Amino acid sequence: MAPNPRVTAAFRAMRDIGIKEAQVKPVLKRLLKLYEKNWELIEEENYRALADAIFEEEDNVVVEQKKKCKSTDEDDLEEEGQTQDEPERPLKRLRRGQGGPGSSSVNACNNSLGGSPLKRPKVEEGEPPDPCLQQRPQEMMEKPQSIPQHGTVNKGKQPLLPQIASPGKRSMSERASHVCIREPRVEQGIVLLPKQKVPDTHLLIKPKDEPFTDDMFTEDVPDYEVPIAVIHPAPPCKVGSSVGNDSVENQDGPEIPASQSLAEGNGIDGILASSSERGTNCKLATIPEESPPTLEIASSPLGEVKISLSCDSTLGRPDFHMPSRDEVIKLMEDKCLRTYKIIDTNFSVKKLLNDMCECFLELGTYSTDESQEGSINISPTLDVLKESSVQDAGGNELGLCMPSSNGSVNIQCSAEVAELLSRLPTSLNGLDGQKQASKKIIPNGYTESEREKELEDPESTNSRCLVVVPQQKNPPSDLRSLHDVNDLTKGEERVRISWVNEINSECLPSFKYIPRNLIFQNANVNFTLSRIGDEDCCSACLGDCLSLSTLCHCANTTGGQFAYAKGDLLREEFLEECISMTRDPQRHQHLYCRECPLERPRIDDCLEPCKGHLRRKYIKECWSKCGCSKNCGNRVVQRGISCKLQVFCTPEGKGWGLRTLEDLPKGAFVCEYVGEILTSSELYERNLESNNSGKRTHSVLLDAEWGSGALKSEEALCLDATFFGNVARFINHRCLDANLVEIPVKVETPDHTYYHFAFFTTRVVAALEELTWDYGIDFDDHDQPVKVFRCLCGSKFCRNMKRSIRSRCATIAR
Ligand SMILES: C[S@@+](CC[C@H](N)C(=O)[O-])C[C@H]1O[C@@H](n2cnc3c(N)ncnc32)[C@H](O)[C@@H]1O
Repeated sequence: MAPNPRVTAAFRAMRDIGIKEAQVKPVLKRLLKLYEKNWELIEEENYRALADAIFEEEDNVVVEQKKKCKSTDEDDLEEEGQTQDEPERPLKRLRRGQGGPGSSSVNACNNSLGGSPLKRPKVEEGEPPDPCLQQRPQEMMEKPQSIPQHGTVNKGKQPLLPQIASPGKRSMSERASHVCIREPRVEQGIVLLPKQKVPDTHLLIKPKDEPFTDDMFTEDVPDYEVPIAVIHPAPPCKVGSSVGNDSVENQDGPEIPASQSLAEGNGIDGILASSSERGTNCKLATIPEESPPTLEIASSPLGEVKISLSCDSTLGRPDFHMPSRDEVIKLMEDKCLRTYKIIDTNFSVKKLLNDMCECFLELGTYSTDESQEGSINISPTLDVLKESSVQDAGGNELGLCMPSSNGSVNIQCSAEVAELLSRLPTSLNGLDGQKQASKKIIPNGYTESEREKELEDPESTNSRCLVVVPQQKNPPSDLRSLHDVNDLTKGEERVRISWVNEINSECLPSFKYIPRNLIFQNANVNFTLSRIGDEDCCSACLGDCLSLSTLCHCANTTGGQFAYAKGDLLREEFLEECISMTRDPQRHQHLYCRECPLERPRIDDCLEPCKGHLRRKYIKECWSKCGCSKNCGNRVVQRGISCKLQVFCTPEGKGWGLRTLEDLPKGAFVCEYVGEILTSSELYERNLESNNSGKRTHSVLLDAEWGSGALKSEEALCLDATFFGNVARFINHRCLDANLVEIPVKVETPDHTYYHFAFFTTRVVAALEELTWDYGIDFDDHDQPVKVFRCLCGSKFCRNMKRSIRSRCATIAR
């Protein structure tokens, strides 16, 4: 009989997290019986019930063994045996923990709207979802680039800690939240994320239920779709295989007793030490295990943290030889780069361990915080520093040693955290935020204001997870365009730009970040110096043109005044005029093309008349042919983004949006709209294609000075940030009273068709406010080339809302 694909899929899912078929088989059988062959219950949440049941079985075996050893009472043993025969329905665990949207959607609401500091609300079991966490509109959901993941990235001042677990038993996901490390057998493309969940759509297509027979258990796994993203952040430990010998079978020991690892918050031995205790005693956290692998973490009041990993899976293997420390590190780093798709080649295991030390101290320092729930216990009585003979590698140096006496492998790492702060890398993929976090772990040195400061610091966010690529059936090129958790610009900008999703499990859409416009194909943009005449530059200037007593040529091109005032801000008058042009275009001059490239021939082969182009004000910046310095006050846009920005998932359902993490003054440059430069015909073709495939494009038209003649369609330029773009592609629309205004900026060329499309603030913008601009959409124009969205801008001037009110009124009148 052909193997049941559901069985093979279950095997495969378990194999991906390092569980052997032999272990899976009996448990799966039992579960199927228990659930009356209801496969859905087993497959839910990527076989969580199955994995939980397997882990539970392991726990039970260990408990039983312990009891057998300790007790000689035959009767007691019998009783134990009976209790163990009765399996606990793992299903009930599925409702606990972090799986639901409620838990992943912490502190979303207030942030973008009210601008109040982020707080991590306590998500209670069964608590109804926050009403502000709406679904995204259909068109956003259709976005094909979105990469589902469950591990939401927390921008809050606290990492999203594991939810409380019952002390005795832990579910798979709870185990995953441990610092206990087992290298899962992940497929190419899988990268670990904390708390991921595979959406149903990415599970195997389920055939109808088939009878469950032993024939189903066959090695002959048919070539079904592999479940996408087998994402269990840090499944239980198996250090040995990654260190000594790749082929070493997983000889997992029993799991860490939950009472010593995940706190319920009360009633458990080894509860968190109070802050006063921390000041006086040597505080030690230990996650002892009854058999290897063992993880021990120890800290001292001086901020010293030692981590010791022991794995005895090599015990009894005659062929085992002790590899060198460097070999192990090298292999581990290769694995990290290859398997977990950590893109930063500077990634280092030492740094990883270093960060682990810091995480520990950080969690320990937050012991009174409610978000401490579920963190590692500190056991004040055990002195692991002494007992585990952890070698202090001396000073700041991380020490890794592997005593080989009995074939066991022991990796130890210690760090003087306080001193290490200054040495931590500024860019360590997915980990560098720890440097920020570490500032607050210095005992007694952390204030609330620092916390809030950190909150606003993009570098402090999203730092608690590794990169981030759930396994997809994507080609490698897609993987390449995914973004560093901490900096979606991948170092392309002067500032780092983080992203955060506190609403749902979506990742950023896939696109390639570019800091400057690139020509797609036919756009005729000519940057040659020879095109810049003397009248278009200020070659005789020195230093800062804004400080000169006489205006230079660059000011002449903008009507004898610079657009900028001191401090990189726009002149108030200039800004107000630009705002007025956007908000009340009819009051301003328009130019009309004889043959408008935007108008396409209709049935009778006649062009529609030009609808007119606003004669915009533009900024002319000094550039390379000018004599002034790079710091000249008339060079703002070309210096790039300088404010702290963050991409976030909007709670109103607009998808991703951009917000500022610091207060911005009025007239400040925020960013440019960067993308591929296309001709209007090229964009038209793209739009046709994307409309057909239901995708949206992110494009803007460069039409500041059209209409002065007969512009050919290949001269009419657009920017499309759909595939290549910068952070501006995330700026959402707001009708009329947006806090950004777009202004054309000429930098390299006096060309009237090409210019930079730059955003400036229309008013003071408070930290955490969403940044928006008015796309200028006519929601009543149904002839638009791209599908118009239902506007959720929330402005009282919303043009789309008016339309819906109008149509409602019309309906009522009828
Ligand atoms: C340039 S993108 C902005 C970033 C986008 N939200 C995202 O997730 O990638 C434009 C798209 O965002 C959404 N959007 C922007 N402003 C919106 C608004 N006011 N109401 C609803 N959706 C909006 C629409 O789907 C629109 O097509």
